[in-house]
Amino acid sequence: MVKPPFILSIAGGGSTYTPGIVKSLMVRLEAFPLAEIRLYDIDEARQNTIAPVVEKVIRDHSQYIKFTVTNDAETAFSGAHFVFAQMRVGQYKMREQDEKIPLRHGVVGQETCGPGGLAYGLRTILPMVELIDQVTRYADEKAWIINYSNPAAIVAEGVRRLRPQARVLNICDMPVAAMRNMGAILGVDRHKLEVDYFGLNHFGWFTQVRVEGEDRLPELREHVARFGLLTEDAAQTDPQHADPSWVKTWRNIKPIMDHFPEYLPNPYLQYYLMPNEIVAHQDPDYTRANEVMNGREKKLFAAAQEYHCSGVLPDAFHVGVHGAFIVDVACSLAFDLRQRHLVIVENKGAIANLPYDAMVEVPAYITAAGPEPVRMGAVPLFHQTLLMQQLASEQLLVEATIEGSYEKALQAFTLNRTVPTMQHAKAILDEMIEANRDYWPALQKAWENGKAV
Ligand SMILES: NC(=O)c1ccc[n+]([C@@H]2O[C@H](COP(=O)([O-])OP(=O)(O)OC[C@H]3O[C@@H](n4cnc5c(N)ncnc54)[C@H](O)[C@@H]3O)[C@@H](O)[C@H]2O)c1
Ligand SMILES: O=P(O)(O)OC[C@H]1O[C@H](O[C@H]2[C@H](O)[C@@H](O)[C@@H](O)O[C@@H]2CO)[C@H](O)[C@@H](O)[C@@H]1O
Ligand SMILES: [Mn+2]
Repeated sequence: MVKPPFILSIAGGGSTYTPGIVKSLMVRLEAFPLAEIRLYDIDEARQNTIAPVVEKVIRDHSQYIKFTVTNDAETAFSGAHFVFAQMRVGQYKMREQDEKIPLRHGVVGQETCGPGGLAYGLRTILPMVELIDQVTRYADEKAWIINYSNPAAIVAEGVRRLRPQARVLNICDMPVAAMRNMGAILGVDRHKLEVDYFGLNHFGWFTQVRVEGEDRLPELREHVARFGLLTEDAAQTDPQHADPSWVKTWRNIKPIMDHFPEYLPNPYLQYYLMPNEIVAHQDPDYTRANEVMNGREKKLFAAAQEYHCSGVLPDAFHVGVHGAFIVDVACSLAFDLRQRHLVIVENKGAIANLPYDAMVEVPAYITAAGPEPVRMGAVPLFHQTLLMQQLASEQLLVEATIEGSYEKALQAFTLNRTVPTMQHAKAILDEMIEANRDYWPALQKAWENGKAV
């Protein structure tokens, strides 16, 4: 176990989430003592814009924590005890392509789901491996990487194959955000909820929601049937996601449970189970990427400018479950707290009728040696089949990335439930290869060498 006070490096320091995460760290310094915070990013200008805001957040709470801003890996990771990874490879401009290209073909345009998520995965796997190698080379040998970088399911599978020994824990804040909403609906703090959950990242179901041992899923089922997974006043539950598109995301749990009421689905399942309705409500010229660029990103950069000019920092970033969750996980890893959290781990029988080596999202006790998954048993045939199709799509995508195989990429796109035909898969993939010219060299070569059918 590493000893406090810790050196923490944030890879993707220019992220819009960095100030919120650092604020979550500052209000928990007693639980997670820090000697130094380092920001690392390949976009120096972007990171240098965010850095003064981050430093202000730190100095409002501590005068002694060392603050380092760098684009040099050795400076960033030497002797580090924890690395929070939150890269967006290609930044929002490529997220916009990920979302708009499929929509031009009448297919769901989404950051981590469908063809957009597959394209995002093709960009992210190898930079994630590069980050792991840098951390392994420079950081404390007991250092943990806690990874938020999306698409988490594909990144987790790529890391399993390429760096199986790496001390990386992949996490997602969607289940914990759903639990925040459940707590608001039930009138209990989310930390009082103990859930059973199974699936892949962004593709899973809650099967029990216990409060002091009593399953409260029946109550939630009744609420969802009226309002979806939100309190009646949506903005009260999730201020960062008061955007209409996010309110709709939470409300759309209702139609899924109207059809399949047994389990409470992760909101992302709407993209796979009701894609036509999603596409009908998506604007191919103005997607979630545009909302974020004109919302969260614009607001934070304007605040940074205001702070630079006036020395006053407007309230411009969200401190919520996103920051709180990664700090919870870091504390449990650091001090062997064995807290139960939903994290992405190698299956090894936790879901009895899914492949042993699948990267699944299940409850696990977080120890200093890593996560210990809770066995969720065998899942029903309906869920197993959906999961196997999604798993195959993701695993073929990872193989396509590693081998530079156009055919496997086409199989991955064709297998994805959001893509109706192989012709749609080919048309979208070929457009994405063009758009990702700077990011997929191996696939580009295969495609240009006439491997494309
Ligand atoms: N796992 C989850 O549940 C979850 C929740 C929220 C956000 N995220 C993910 O967190 C990431 C950050 O989100 P954001 O909206 O703040 O993005 P952002 O674009 O605001 O910031 C991402 C930063 O990563 C940097 N970056 C890109 N490639 C890099 C590399 N190879 N090495 C180092 N830095 C690199 C960019 O320059 C940018 O500054 C995204 O991947 C997003 O999908 C995941
Ligand atoms: O569209 P974005 O960029 O605002 O959000 C995309 C991310 O959405 C999920 O995380 C949300 C979370 O569900 C929400 O309640 C709140 O806590 O903010 C989080 C980050 O926006 C999802 O888990 C991530 O993987 C997505 O990247
Ligand atoms: Mn997520």
